[in-house]
Amino acid sequence: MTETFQFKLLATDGKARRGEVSMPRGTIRTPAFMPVGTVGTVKAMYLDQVRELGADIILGNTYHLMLRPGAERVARLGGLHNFIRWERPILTDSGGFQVMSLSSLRKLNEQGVTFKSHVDGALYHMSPERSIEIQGLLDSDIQMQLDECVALPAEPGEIERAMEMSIRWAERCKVAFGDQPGKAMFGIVQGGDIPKLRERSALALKELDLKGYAVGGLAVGEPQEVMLDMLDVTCPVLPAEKPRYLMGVGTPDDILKSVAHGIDMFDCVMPTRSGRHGLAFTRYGRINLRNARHAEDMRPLDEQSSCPATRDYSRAYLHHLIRSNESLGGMLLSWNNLAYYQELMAGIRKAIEEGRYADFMAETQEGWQRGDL
Ligand SMILES: CNc1nc2cc3c(=O)[nH]c(N)nc3c(CC[C@H]3O[C@@H](OC)[C@H](OC)[C@@H]3OC)c2[nH]1
Repeated sequence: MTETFQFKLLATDGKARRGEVSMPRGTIRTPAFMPVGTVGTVKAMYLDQVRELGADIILGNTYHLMLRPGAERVARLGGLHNFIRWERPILTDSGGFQVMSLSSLRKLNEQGVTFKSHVDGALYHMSPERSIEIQGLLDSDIQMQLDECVALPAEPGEIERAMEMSIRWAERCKVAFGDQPGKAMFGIVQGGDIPKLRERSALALKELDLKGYAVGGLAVGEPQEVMLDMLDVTCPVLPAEKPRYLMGVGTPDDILKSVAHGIDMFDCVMPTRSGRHGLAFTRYGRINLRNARHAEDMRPLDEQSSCPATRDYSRAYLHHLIRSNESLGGMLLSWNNLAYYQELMAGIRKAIEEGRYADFMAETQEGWQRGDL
């Protein structure tokens, strides 16, 4: 732990990086997977379980929390860490992405976004300054700039307009954030699937000398190879001594490959959301517990796992719980999936330290084909 925000590169293997982010609230081992805590909870999990699985940081969601219970209320209650009882770092998104995807968007212009709450229809205006203010009220440790993420496919002119405005919004967020040594504000690279726009965005944000950089505008439905191509264009432009965060990514395969392209931090609802719907991630690949073929399968998901949800419960029972729509089904599969994701990240970090990341990647992908399904 340190008084200021610091990132250290500990080892590299090709473009893969093993690092460490140190902040007053704790240290984040990278490459890191950050469980998504949307409305102040990692759904269906206790946060001490989340910690026990190896998570060094979780996400909070500005959009949801500003609507309910409200940013000023969370501040009056002592900030998000005290509210949800998680003392380690929290990263919050700026809310822009959720406004586009969840609210009935009223208008977006240079000033910011005006939208109606999907909770009660109330009207909100979110400017870059207000987004940083909200994240400050939540006492967030890593705050994201307000940006405009354009869904792909999109017209090049549209992608360029949104990317240019996001750079201007990054400048305004940097001013609004000011100087908070123990916290960080990350810029978000935009530019869609257009290499020269990606380069321009990354260069402009690098000029702002921010503490970290996210690669945004991806994992919005584009093919994996387009996402990886954009990383090839973006990562070399970003400063090597700052952390790189690929937003909304992804499947275990996405993560393996994105680490090989130079990414340090990840977030995705996949392990928790799909767990609630019966999908288990294992080292053998994915297992859909809704499928009738598991109805009398006495085996656990993986008897070699240290996670009780993975080691101690039969597939038959998990199948039964999911089919019966019992809460315990989603709880056990969320537990299994987050355990698998954190085990994958630990394996990735170790493989980079030992200079055998390419082998680790191949072995892991091969395991998914072995299909002990
Ligand atoms: C799924 N694919 C995906 N591509 C994304 C791209 C962007 C982007 O360009 N800009 C911003 N600002 N956010 C993005 C996001 C949302 C991440 C948040 O979404 C929330 O998860 C649902 C979570 O909030 C706790 C997380 O917080 C950082 C993306 N998600």
